[in-house]
Amino acid sequence: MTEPPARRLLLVHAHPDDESINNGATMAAYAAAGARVTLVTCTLGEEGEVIPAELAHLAPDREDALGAYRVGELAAAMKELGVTDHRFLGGTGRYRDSGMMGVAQNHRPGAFWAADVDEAAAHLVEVIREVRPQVLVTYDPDGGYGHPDHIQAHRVAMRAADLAADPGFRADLGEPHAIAKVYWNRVPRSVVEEGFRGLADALPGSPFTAVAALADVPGVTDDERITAEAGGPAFGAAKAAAMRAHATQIEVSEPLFALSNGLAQPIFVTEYYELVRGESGAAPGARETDLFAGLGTEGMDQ
Ligand SMILES: CC(=O)N[C@H]1[C@@H](O[C@@H]2[C@H](O)[C@H](O)[C@@H](O)[C@H](O)[C@H]2O)O[C@H](CO)[C@@H](O)[C@@H]1O
Ligand SMILES: [Zn+2]
Repeated sequence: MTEPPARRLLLVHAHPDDESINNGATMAAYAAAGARVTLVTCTLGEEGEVIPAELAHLAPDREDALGAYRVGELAAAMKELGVTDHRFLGGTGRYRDSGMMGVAQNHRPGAFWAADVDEAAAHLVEVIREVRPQVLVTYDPDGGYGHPDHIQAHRVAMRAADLAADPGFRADLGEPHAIAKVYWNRVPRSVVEEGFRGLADALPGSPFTAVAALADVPGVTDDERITAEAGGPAFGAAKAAAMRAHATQIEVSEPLFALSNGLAQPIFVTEYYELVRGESGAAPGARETDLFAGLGTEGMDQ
């Protein structure tokens, strides 16, 4: 049997498109470096809006076929990033997109926001004990911007990290595994402010006519909370191509993109993280430039 890659990264996201927006460059960088990159997406994004007019028929209030279509968009995005291991939590369609906070779909049977966290976490424990990642990436407690599926993905990911390590939990799901480092997706406020400063000048050459608010950028926090960065310009083209693959949700006109609200935002090719569990491998006060920093050979063999 061939040995699994030494470095194993697990990312947990709410909808098809979040992985490319938040971590596309990071995923491409580690895939290119031979690490095993595993993506778990919690819903199919069934309740999304649809940008291309010719695909409007897929919408939840028409054919309700958007989820199945976005499965294909996600597969195309993973090809652009070189990621071959992507799964849906509990199997394809197990949990449904809950819609934005406060809509009736939040309480629809099967909605991810209405799911039992421990039951959903058990599905993720099975993946964690199989893949045995040293690093986990997910959202902060607010899900980056308060979307119920993002908040729930955070809760399920953090709960699963605890349960996967517990030798008294569900031995049928595999040998216990403790994830060495857990990061939340973040964007430093100074980077957002800089990105938006130049944005108005880039609008004329783009298909966009209006600019998003800084508050629309998920995970914005004080610079001091950023402990790591990854990805980078070498993987900017792969990230943009992956975002473009999610054509029902994202319109890309590099260096900008817009979601279905049409409001332009900068594409961040360097991606930022806050280490919330485990030890930093960087010097005190410095940022890591590798999420696996400090794990050494012992960390790679887990
Ligand atoms: C990036 C992200 O999390 N997208 C979600 C989000 O989509 C937004 C939603 O449709 C909103 O109403 C629009 O104004 C905004 O432009 C969209 O990005 O919520 C969807 C429904 O839960 C979800 O499918 C989509 O992936
Ligand atoms: Zn999302």
